[in-house]
Amino acid sequence: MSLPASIILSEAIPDYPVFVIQHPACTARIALHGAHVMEWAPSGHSPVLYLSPQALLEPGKPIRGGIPVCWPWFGPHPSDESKPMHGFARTRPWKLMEASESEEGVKMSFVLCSDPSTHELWPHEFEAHVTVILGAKLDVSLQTINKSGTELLVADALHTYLTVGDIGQVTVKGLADAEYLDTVGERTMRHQTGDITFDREVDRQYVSTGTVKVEDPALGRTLSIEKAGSQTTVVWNPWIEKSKRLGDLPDEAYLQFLCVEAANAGEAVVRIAPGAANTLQTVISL
Ligand SMILES: O=P(O)(O)OC[C@H]1O[C@@H](O)[C@H](O)[C@@H](O)[C@@H]1O
Repeated sequence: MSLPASIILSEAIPDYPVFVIQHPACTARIALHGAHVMEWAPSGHSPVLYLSPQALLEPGKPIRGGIPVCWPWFGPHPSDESKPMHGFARTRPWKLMEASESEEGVKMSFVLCSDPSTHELWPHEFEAHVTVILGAKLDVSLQTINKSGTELLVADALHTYLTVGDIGQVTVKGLADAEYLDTVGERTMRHQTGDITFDREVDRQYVSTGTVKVEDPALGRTLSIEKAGSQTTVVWNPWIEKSKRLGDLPDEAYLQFLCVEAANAGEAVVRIAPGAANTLQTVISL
């Protein structure tokens, strides 16, 4: 496929194609592996997505940072923990279907189809489509099409790593009064009182369909995370000990990011009838 002028295909790492976007509205990088948005910075702003300087860019390994696509399950597989964490979509090469540009930005779409290797992990026929629209905003959608003869149960997440100046000063707004599953320690349902601040590991699945704002006084900006087709908002910061345990993350990295994930997780799995489709979307802006 021929690419528009603002998208360059880089194979700086052999067999690991990365699309480099340099457009008047934004700069970005997207890996074909995982249809993974690695970086995005709207013009005049520093990077919005966090990408670990130790991220592994290797076939079959997830990328630490950007927007991993978690699909068709979220977290450990519900009945077989030997299967990959967060599903298999983020560790496979996808196929580029569309790449176009306009005055506002760039649009790219990718597809992943069922094949014998996906059947080993998930015995269903499907097409998954990721569409990314990059400009002053970043709009990512993940569509699942059920190509099988039976109902599909899918959990998913657009696992967005957001750069912040100092996690200790960050406030996450939009989830006050929501119920959430706290997955740190024993899994427990809790009620969110007030806005979210960070002074420990946070790993929570909020029951929420609304917009979240991340106030970041250290960088002097507020991020807005809108979403659609999502019953769950996951908020994650690994804090000190877990950052040390994660080999693809610097020990101090927890100070510089948090994840706010448009998701369908836990009880909120999506049921898709044969031939039907379902779309999860997140839109990030400053
Ligand atoms: O290390 P992974 O597989 O990319 O997962 C990172 C985190 O992803 C989050 O979405 C989960 O809520 C956390 O429990 C998990 O640790």
